[in-house]
Amino acid sequence: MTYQTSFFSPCKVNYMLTITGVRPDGFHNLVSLVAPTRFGDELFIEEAGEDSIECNLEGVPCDESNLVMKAAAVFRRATMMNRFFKFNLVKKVPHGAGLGGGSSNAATALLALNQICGYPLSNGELERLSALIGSDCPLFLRGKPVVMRGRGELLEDLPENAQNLIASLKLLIFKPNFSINTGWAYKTMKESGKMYISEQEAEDALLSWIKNPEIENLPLVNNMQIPAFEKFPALEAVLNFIRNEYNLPCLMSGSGSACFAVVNNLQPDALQSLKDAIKKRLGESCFITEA
Ligand SMILES: C[C@@](CO)(OP(=O)(O)O)[C@H](O)COP(=O)(O)OP(=O)(O)OC[C@H]1O[C@@H](n2ccc(N)nc2=O)[C@H](O)[C@@H]1O
Ligand SMILES: Nc1ncnc2c1ncn2[C@@H]1O[C@H](COP(=O)(O)OP(=O)(O)O)[C@@H](O)[C@H]1O
Repeated sequence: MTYQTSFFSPCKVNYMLTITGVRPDGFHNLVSLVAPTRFGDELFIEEAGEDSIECNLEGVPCDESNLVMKAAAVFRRATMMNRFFKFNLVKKVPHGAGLGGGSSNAATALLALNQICGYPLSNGELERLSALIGSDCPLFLRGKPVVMRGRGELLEDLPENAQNLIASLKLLIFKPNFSINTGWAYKTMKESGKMYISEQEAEDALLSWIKNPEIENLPLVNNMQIPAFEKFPALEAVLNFIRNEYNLPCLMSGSGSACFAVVNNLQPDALQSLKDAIKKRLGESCFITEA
């Protein structure tokens, strides 16, 4: 039996990202408020004699290093099922953006293969497997806003009112033509040693928002902005501009270079003028989407 089924693969934004320090295994501990968005890629899957992948976006590898191919291999090993798939990945999410596009693609592939193969694995097993592919993968299996801890694999659900507030947010996500490599950002923080935020401070900020989950109180902190702004001052400048001129909550997502603004209260004319102003500052080739 063959399938030509499409699966949505959302990108994420980090509403709060605090890197609290380096761990004995070389990874970093973090505390993050993170959520999938309404914007994402499309993954088409068809059963085949061997695994293969094609992708519309230049720069995304089309071999076994693609995280979708890794997910298929991990799934096969865990289930001991000898089934293979042809993937067609329609990328809309820019990569090297801090939007977790690749991690989401891998998580979506795991969910999809589990569905296609008749649910041999539980959600808990899928989450454990996804953490083998990337620290950021498990969050995409929950499909809702979560608090992420550890190196990203420890997830906690939010109270319903906090989830509802996040679901009500309208975002403008934008990414300049340059990317930031996640490994580079973490390495720069490690070498400095001075860019971390204490776990206590992070948990306090988070708890204060959870107790009163309003847009105005969003804990918009991201200490990965420190290495990013040092290398790319244009990012800090554009976020300051959005805060000062439009009075909007805004932040860089993940390790960057994508940023977002919360645009719930913006009328269509003002939204268009904001998009124009972002392009004026970051260049015409800047990627911008509503989510
Ligand atoms: C920064 C975050 C925040 O959500 O998102 P992105 O900016 O990538 O979207 C994540 O922690 C990104 O996690 P993930 O996307 O899985 O990271 P990877 O690209 O697999 O990791 C690249 C490298 O970053 C370092 N790394 C990653 C995660 C972590 N908690 N500590 C680390 O020190 C490791 O050296 C790793 O080899
Ligand atoms: N399915 C995939 N989609 C995007 N990038 C992928 C994928 N598989 C592997 N990669 C590699 O992972 C890198 C990081 O991509 P991505 O996860 O989208 O960015 P980020 O970690 O900044 O959110 C890309 O530059 C690319 O080389």
